[in-house]
Amino acid sequence: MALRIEDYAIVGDRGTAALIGRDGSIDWLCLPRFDSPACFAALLGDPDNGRWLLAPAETDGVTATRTYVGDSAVLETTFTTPTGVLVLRDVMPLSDERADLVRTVRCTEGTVAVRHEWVVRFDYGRVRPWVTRQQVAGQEVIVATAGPDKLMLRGPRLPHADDGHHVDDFDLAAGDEMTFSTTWVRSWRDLPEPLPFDDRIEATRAEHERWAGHCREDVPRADLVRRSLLTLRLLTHEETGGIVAAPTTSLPECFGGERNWDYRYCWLRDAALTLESLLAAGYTEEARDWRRWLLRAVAGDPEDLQIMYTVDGGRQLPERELEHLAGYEGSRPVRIGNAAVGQRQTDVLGEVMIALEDARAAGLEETTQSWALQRSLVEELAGHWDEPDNGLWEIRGDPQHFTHSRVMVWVAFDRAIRAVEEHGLDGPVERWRDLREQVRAEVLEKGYDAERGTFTQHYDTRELDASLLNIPLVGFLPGDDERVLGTIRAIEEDLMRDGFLRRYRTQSGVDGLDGDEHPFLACSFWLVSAYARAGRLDDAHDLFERLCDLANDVGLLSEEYDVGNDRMAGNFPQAFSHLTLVQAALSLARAALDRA
Ligand SMILES: OC[C@H]1O[C@H](O[C@H]2O[C@H](CO)[C@@H](O)[C@H](O)[C@H]2O)[C@H](O)[C@@H](O)[C@@H]1O
Repeated sequence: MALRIEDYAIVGDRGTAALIGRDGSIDWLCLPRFDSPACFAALLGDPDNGRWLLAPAETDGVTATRTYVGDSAVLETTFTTPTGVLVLRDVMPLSDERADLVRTVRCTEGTVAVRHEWVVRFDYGRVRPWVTRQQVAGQEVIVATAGPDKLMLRGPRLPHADDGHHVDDFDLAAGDEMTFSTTWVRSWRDLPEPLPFDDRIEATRAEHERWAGHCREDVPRADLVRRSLLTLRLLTHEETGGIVAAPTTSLPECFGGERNWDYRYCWLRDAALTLESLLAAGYTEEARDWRRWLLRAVAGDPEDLQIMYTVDGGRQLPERELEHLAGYEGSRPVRIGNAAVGQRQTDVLGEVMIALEDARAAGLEETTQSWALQRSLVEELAGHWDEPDNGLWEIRGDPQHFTHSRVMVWVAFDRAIRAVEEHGLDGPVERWRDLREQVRAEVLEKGYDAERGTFTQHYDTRELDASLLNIPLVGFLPGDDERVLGTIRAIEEDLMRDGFLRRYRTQSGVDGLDGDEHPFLACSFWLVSAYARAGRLDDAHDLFERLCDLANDVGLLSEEYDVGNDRMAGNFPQAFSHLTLVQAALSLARAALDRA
């Protein structure tokens, strides 16, 4: 059985990422790209669905502690055993147009008996490869081949075949060290030469640290903010600039239930919000890369805009169920692809326009193409803004007139108008002003429950939604407006569970799904920012600290938190949680400055 979600850590090369358990097992790895089929898929099944284990052979009396080396994505797991200490270092070298995962085991005290298991199953844990031993550069390697994929295991001591697994047991004494690597290559290509490991690992560590060194320090929990930014960077595809929502699929929002989704794609919403956080924390280059990605992805007729794409801007991500996987703790179906791709989510353009405005403010000049694209998307929205949609939560029930979606429509027109007024760009500003006023009037009339003094989830309900906390954050109303304060109070009353916020009440049936879900971390981080804008600074700091304490031992967050069972839920690590952590920290820093 897979470990608890918080017992995993991520290493990645900005093309893909692996999840490594505190037991030394790599239980999830899709090669060569985030959304490629997994070759290690034990996370969603069992060890026979593929994994790579390097760890003490005995588990009794063993403790494991983990850390990233400085501000890098090089992971170190230290196993203290009754006979000695073993340090496992995991890294995926950056920027070398290869896909290698490098693992070093080093005994630092006493003697440790080590277990090595290399179990490759292509196509999400389903296909047993053909495995051979071959010579490369005078060294014996193990090669696993099936269809388009070939994986090669290198190391000073190779495991032997045992009923479809490759296993080995050996002892290391203090001072002994062994380095193993798994390299992916297309099956028709030659096997690549060995990597100069020490150089590549050191260069990768130094590159992560150089990047993290530019992060703002004047924020609370600066260590977690840096780790969040590094994680967002790991989720950004280096070659294309696309940003995935998480590297996993189907880690459940409800254990044992059906709320299991594939997040290995680029949502315009999540990517735009990620960019806002990166820009606010001082990173501009990423904005340039993402804007180029956006221009390529949405190129064509604005009517064909999708709410998500693949990392290279592809439009096809049909949803399928993988029957052969048992699911994380039995949570089925396991899905790949995402049917939300075909939904109308009217909020998306507002988020994109904010991110592009922030990029402009950070000094990124518009190109002829980039502004023309924004203009045409805003014009397209002008013809459809008043239609019901699936909202930012991608509900699978009936489309509604979601208040948050309409607020973000207001944002889209507002930022387009500001581009003309403040940056001298051209556009039909009078028409946009009329539309902005029309949307605002509609939201205030139909999205507000005057009796209770709160905004509502959609126009035909008295239910609430945590997305309404964005009303002050995007500037629709000031943070201390009575209607905003009333909405915060109502959300606290209806959506707070065990001190953290749920997105909405699933019991209303709005999302068309069975089962319940846990507090959604991004919503609680929005509450921190909303408290800060409302002047409730003590509440803001208290909630921010409690949220930061939910991060695991290496500073990572999933999508939701099951407070009752003190465990993470949902895909992991999730961009939405990390980007809102950064936003909340920046809100607190801003509030402290305003007060000074
Ligand atoms: O909860 C139902 C929906 O869950 C997923 O969407 C969520 O994740 C997205 C990526 O982070 C995020 O953009 C969205 O706001 C979240 O609701 C899933 O992708 C949907 O298919 C599903 O309906």
